[in-house]
Amino acid sequence: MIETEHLTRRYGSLTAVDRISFRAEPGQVVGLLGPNGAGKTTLMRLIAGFLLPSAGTARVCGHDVVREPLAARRVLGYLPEGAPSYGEMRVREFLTFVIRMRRLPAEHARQRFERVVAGLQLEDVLEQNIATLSKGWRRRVGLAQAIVHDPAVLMLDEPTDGLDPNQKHGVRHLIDAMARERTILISTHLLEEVQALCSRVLIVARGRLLADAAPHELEARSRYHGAVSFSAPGAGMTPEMLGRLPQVAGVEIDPIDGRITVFPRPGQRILEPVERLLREQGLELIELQLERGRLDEVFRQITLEHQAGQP
Ligand SMILES: Nc1ncnc2c1ncn2[C@@H]1O[C@H](COP(=O)(O)OP(=O)(O)OP(=O)(O)O)[C@@H](O)[C@H]1O
Repeated sequence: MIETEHLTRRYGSLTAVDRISFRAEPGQVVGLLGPNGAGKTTLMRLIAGFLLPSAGTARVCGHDVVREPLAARRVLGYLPEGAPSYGEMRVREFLTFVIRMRRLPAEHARQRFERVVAGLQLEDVLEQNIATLSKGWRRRVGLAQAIVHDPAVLMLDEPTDGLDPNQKHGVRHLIDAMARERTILISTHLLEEVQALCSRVLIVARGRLLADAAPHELEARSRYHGAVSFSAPGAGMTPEMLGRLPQVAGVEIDPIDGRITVFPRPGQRILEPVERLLREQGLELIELQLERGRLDEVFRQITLEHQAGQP
């Protein structure tokens, strides 16, 4: 479990993390989202005990990270931003070194080494110097060091940054598989990653926690929530007719691809009446979609509103 209370970090006059309180429980993958410079990395460094807070507290599995740093670090796996490691070491040497530092008993150490190497498919690079690995491979080695001691709490700063689509898929699968009994906090700029992985999202901007909700709760705040969109060449008068349906609040046509989006009035379901009208018109639909809401739009709305309200 991770718990923070009014956690704050100042750099001179800048407050990089501003009174952030949240709690992440076992079984949850919590996504940390925010614009550049929002304070995500600083927040993770505070929880990892790499930085001291200016005020407030952070606990990992009940251990205060300032007063009980060793106990807190023992149960924590951390992949820092950019996955720094020792370039001159070979991958095998580096992981063996981390295992030794973690003081795993010999039998368990062997098992964990094998599990992690297989899970992250590191077999082919074990004898390679870390400095000569590509960015994606270095990140996988960084992930390996974060999970090698099978920690109860895992904190990953942009874990799929620089990975190709197949590697991204593999790492997300791995995180998902580890999530069941662990508490996982990941920072990311990728909204599709939040949708694929996270049970909760924390949105931060300028050091402040602005939202703490499940992805579907955030999607429900989007103006696209419950809208119906479709592509239909030769739709002609159809948008106007759709606009006259009593359940419909408005219709928009994308100026680039011509896609039509129909918005419901509050509390109205419009899929059926829209489909019926389109059928009556005899339109050839390429596809029709009931929108869940768009996280990118909600993210922009929350973070820009906050920015506008700041001096
Ligand atoms: N050592 C430092 N000294 C002074 N200011 C710092 C220091 N470290 C971070 N900051 C500032 O604190 C703020 C938060 O930075 P942080 O790296 O935590 O943001 P972030 O959300 O991780 O950004 P990104 O998404 O770009 O990685 C930024 O304004 C940054 O310039």
